[in-house]
Amino acid sequence: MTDLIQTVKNPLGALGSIYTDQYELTMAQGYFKSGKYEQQACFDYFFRKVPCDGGYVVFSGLDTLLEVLSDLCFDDEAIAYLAEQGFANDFLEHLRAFRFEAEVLAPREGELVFPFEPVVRVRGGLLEAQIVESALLNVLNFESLIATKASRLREAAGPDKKVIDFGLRRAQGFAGMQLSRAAVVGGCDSTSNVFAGYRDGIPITGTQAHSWIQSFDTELEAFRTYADAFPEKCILLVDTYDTLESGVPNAITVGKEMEERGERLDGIRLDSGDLAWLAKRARKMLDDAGLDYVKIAASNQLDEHVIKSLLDQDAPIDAFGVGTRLVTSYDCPALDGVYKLSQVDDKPRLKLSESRVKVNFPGHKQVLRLIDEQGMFYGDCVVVDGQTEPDHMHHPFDDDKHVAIEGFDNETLLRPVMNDGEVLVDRPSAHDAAAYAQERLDRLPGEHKRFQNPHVYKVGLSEQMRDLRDRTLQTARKTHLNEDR
Ligand SMILES: Nc1ncnc2c1ncn2[C@@H]1O[C@H](COP(=O)(O)OP(=O)(O)OP(=O)(O)O)[C@@H](O)[C@H]1O
Ligand SMILES: O=P(O)(O)OC[C@H]1O[C@H](OP(=O)(O)OP(=O)(O)O)[C@H](O)[C@@H]1O
Ligand SMILES: O=C(O)c1cccnc1
Repeated sequence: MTDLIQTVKNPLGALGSIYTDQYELTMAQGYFKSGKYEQQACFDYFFRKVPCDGGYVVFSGLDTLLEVLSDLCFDDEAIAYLAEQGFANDFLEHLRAFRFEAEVLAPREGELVFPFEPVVRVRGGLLEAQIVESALLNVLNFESLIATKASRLREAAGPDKKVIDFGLRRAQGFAGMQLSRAAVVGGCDSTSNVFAGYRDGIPITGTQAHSWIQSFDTELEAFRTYADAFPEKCILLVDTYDTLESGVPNAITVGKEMEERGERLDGIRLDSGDLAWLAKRARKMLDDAGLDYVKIAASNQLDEHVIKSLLDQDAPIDAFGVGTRLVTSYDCPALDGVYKLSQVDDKPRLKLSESRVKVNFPGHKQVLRLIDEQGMFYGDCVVVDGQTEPDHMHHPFDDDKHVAIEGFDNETLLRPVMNDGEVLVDRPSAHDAAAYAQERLDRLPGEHKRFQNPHVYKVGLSEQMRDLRDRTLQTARKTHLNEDR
């Protein structure tokens, strides 16, 4: 069983090494042939924009990433394929002996992270640090996106309602392998995805499809048969024919029959129509029948905005099943995380751009989270590695803006998670990562969590970091643009 779990954590196994863009491997061959491959490189993973115009991102995907990096190797099958594609024999022999041994720094899974700060740092040989780019971006961008979306659902639903991931069927391809865990890290309570339950220890839950109800001659017979089969967890889908005329009355009949047998109907599920109005009517009908313990679940194209609206309408809904708009992050289907080279050997590097916000921060960096007297998060200061007590934080792109930060406590966000091929941290369960995310969200001031125009969380540069960026920028301009500025 354990072996099987490990296999399915990274279903690509050894072939994960060619789960990449071709240019990673052509560059790798170039680094190898030119002898540059052993130069020490540092890359940063970061993003520039929060999805859904929100105020924060929930970092997720570290568990998958550590698995992929630990398994990274080029087996005979991968080597044979790359040989067919024309890669050079000496390079392929180098790959045959390859193991990922770079140092990886990352926050804890569930951490809140913000635009422009380094979120993951990879430092190692140029070749090894380069070739993990595509897989790292694929994993972290997707899982962090879904965790962020789930966290918004949780914010809308509040702490007492259940939020259930129903998304497997609407997920893009095999994204269902990763998404339910990320959804739980972000704030979902459970999933309908049985595989995620098995692999990630996530509670699984569910009701039944319309096909179940339709397969019987009557709705009442469908409900009775289900209640007989699953008396312990029976939630009845009540909208197949008519929610208030047929579904709820039939559920009440079955609920009363269950009471006579000493059992309890768990709930009903609404899946169409005006969910607030129907929930209020259904609640009254259930209460009037003495079934006030029967819960009401709702589904049908829900997202954080619909959930918020339903609760603003005082809809007595206890659980929200969310599919499509969670798993596709419908209104913002991508997190734009990038992976940029920031240092080679002792030389800080950056990419020039017309747009100042696209110039990455060079050098080896760390992030200090500034904590105010109430224990709340004030902002994040990007510092030169090793710097511990910056006294000022500068706006990364507006030279006129800076704040004194001497009085704040701080926490170091990036910690070593892998080195020399060894994973250095305990791998948190989805549940533990979710608890951590919630703990951190409780310390993020409310103005950064609202859905509309959230207040931008401060991410700035220490004086040393800003000077390093400006010096590297000047050098790059002189070297590459022939400018003397
Ligand atoms: N009271 C409500 N307030 C806000 N949004 C709601 C409310 N009730 C339902 N919705 C949302 O409105 C959207 C569309 O619902 P609509 O009633 O048009 O479709 P439907 O119920 O699927 O129709 P059909 O009966 O054909 O299945 C869904 O996203 C649903 O979650
Ligand atoms: O609306 P979503 O947020 O994507 O949530 C998942 C949807 O998937 C199911 O519908 P589907 O029509 O696929 O199957 P069904 O016959 O069981 O209703 C379920 O009834 C939800 O409506
Ligand atoms: O169990 C359910 O009710 C369910 C599962 C997947 C999708 N929609 C609903």
